[in-house]
Amino acid sequence: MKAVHFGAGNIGRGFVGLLLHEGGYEVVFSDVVAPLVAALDAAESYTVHEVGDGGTDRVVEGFRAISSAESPEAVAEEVATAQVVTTAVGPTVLKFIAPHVLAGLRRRDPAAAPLQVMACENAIGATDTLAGHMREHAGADWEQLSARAVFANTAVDRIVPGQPAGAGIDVTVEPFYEWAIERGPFGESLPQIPGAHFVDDLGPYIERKLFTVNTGHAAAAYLGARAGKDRIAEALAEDSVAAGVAAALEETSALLVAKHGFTPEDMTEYRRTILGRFRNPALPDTVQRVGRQPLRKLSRHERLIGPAAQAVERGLSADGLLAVVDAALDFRDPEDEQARQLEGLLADLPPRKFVEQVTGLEAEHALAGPVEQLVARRRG
Ligand SMILES: NC(=O)c1ccc[n+]([C@@H]2O[C@H](COP(=O)([O-])OP(=O)(O)OC[C@H]3O[C@@H](n4cnc5c(N)ncnc54)[C@H](O)[C@@H]3O)[C@@H](O)[C@H]2O)c1
Ligand SMILES: O=P(O)(O)OC[C@@H](O)[C@@H](O)[C@H](O)[C@H](O)CO
Repeated sequence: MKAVHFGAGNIGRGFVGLLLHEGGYEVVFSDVVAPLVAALDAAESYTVHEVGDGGTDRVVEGFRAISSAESPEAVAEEVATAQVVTTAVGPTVLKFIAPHVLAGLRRRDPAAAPLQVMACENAIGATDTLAGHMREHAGADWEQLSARAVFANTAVDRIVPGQPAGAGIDVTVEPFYEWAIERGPFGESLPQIPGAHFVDDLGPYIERKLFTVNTGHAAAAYLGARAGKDRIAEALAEDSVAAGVAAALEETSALLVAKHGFTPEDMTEYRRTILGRFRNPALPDTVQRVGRQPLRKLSRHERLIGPAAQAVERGLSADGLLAVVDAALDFRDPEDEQARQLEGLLADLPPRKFVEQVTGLEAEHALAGPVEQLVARRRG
């Protein structure tokens, strides 16, 4: 069995590649960073170091790596004969992956079992997004080519921090992981991924993950950055940050209980586990990594505006989430292109235009006014 995985970064090597290997797949990594591809292709194995309680070392072997920038034909050939394609590149990069998967489908034997495609990004419906880009590229051929693949959305959860310079291809991760995958598209032929669970309706799982793990993480990052902290664990040791994170997560939990029927007890336990993971002292995770790409994180259906908008639509409180949005507006990182753009947009756009362009909130939405006030306050 063979899996082609696009994006050999932190979660690609530290989670997706590892579990595919443990499921018995030969993993072919594809990335655009030449030294990373060369190092992976030259190596016989790499080690995933799980740090913190219950962690152990896991070794990944039997993989190869190909550059999609330098050898797109070779990548298409691998996709054509693979059983599985996964991605972990970031939601905004999926449009660049689509032509490669499509080129593989064009070469695929129409009689072969359908290619099982799963995007593993922090976004709702990421696999649908990838399939949508493929459809645009395929044009009139889509009906014929799409019959050669099945597309399943997923929710992946494991904290994989940025890796220290000189760590090579080994990866340090937390021991915890969860991978929920839509069952329906596969019929009777589920991919072999140990530890993954297949669910009939992914909606509640992806929203619970994105609006708890990622909302809480973003809250710790933005409130922590404002408090001058560098690491997520250090940020949560600060009472004001911990209280801000707790307030935001009380609100998202109330939404998830109302919308998806999770019990308040389930959500209390879920939050407890997650906050324990964020506090893992062995995990060198930073506010810069977790706060990265603030424009994406402030967009309409993402971890802050998404649950806050839904909360106010239901008459629930969103004050804690708004406090995190306020801190997100202050997030600065000269190394992060979106953080630089955010600063520019705050200076250049009138508050109402900023809200429309950055958050996508409709002018008449009950959340638009409060967010506009946060922006306006910065204009003096
Ligand atoms: N790190 C985590 O804790 C974590 C956990 C769950 C989900 N995720 C999600 O996984 C995705 C990747 O996150 P990450 O932390 O591994 O980021 P990362 O930056 O470490 O890895 C992304 C990789 O994608 C590669 N890439 C970029 N453009 C590409 C292209 N056109 N073709 C092929 N490869 C390309 C990059 O070179 C990089 O190696 C994101 O959507 C993120 O939200 C991350
Ligand atoms: O990857 P992002 O930028 O969407 O979010 C940053 C972190 O919150 C995220 O990577 C978490 O570590 C991960 O989602 C945990 O499962």
